[in-house]
Amino acid sequence: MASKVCAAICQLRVTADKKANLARAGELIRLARDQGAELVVLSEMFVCPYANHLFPLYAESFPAGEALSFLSSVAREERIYLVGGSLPEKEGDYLYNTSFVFDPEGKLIARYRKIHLFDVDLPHLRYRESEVFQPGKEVVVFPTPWGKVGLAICFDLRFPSLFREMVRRGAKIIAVPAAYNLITGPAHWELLVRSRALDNQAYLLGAAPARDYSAPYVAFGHSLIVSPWAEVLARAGAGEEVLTVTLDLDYLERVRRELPVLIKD
Ligand SMILES: NC(=O)CC(=O)C(=O)O
Repeated sequence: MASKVCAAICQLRVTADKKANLARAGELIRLARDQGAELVVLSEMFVCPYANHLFPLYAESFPAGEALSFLSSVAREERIYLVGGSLPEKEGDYLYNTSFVFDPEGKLIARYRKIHLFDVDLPHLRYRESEVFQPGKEVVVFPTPWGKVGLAICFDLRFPSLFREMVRRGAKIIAVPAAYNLITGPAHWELLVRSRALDNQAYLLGAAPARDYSAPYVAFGHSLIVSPWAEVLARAGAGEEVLTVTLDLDYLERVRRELPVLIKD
C-alpha cells in the first residue's frame, strides 16, 4: 500500500450552463493533474446551480448522462481517482444528491447518496432538500492504493456518527463535496471539517464551489484540506482555485498510535 498520495480539490464557479461547467471542471482537473494530483475531489452540485427547481432538469441516470460520461472519461484520460462532487441522480421516480467516484480506468467504483438532506429554517435561509431528494441509506467507503476513502456530502458533516462509521469501516481519507452558504459557512464550515478530522484522526477533503453573488444560492467557497491532527493544510479563498497537498498516511498511523482514541471508542 502506497503511503503518500497527492490529493486535490478543484473549487470551480458553477453556472447554469452544464456544458460550460463540465469544460471548466476539465480545465481545473488537468491543472491539478499537472501539479501531481492522483486523487481529485469536486464540489457538491458542480454541474448545476444549487436550487430545488433546477435539480430535476439536470438529473442523470447512471450510466447515461453528459456529466457521468465526462467524469469517467476525464478520470481515464488523466489516470486519477476522481470523486465527482455530487449531481442530481434519477433512479425510477426518485432523485438523489449523489457522489459518483471513478478510478483511473474510468470505471465507477463508488456511489454515495447524501443521507442527511439539507432541511433548515434559519432567519434568512429556509431550504428543504427533501422536497426533491430522497435520502440515501448507505454508508460508503471505497478502496484505493493509499487505503480506504469515505464519502459524505455537505450537511452530513453535522452528523459525527456517519464519520465514525466510515472510520470503523477503514476510512483514512474522507472526501466531502459541499456547498456551505454565507450564513452557515463563516460560522461552521471550518469548525466542522476540522472537528471531523480531529475526532476521526483522518484526512478531510472539503470541496466547495467558488462564490458567485449572482447565483440563487451563494456558496461560501473556502475549500479545505485538513490533517488527522486537525491542522488546515490548505485553504482556498472565495474564487476559483485548485488546492493540492500530499497526504502522508504514515503520519496518520503515527497520530492514531500516539493518541489512541479510536481503539478506545
Ligand atoms: N448545503 C448543505 O447541505 C449544508 C449546509 O449548507 C449547512 O449545513 O450549513
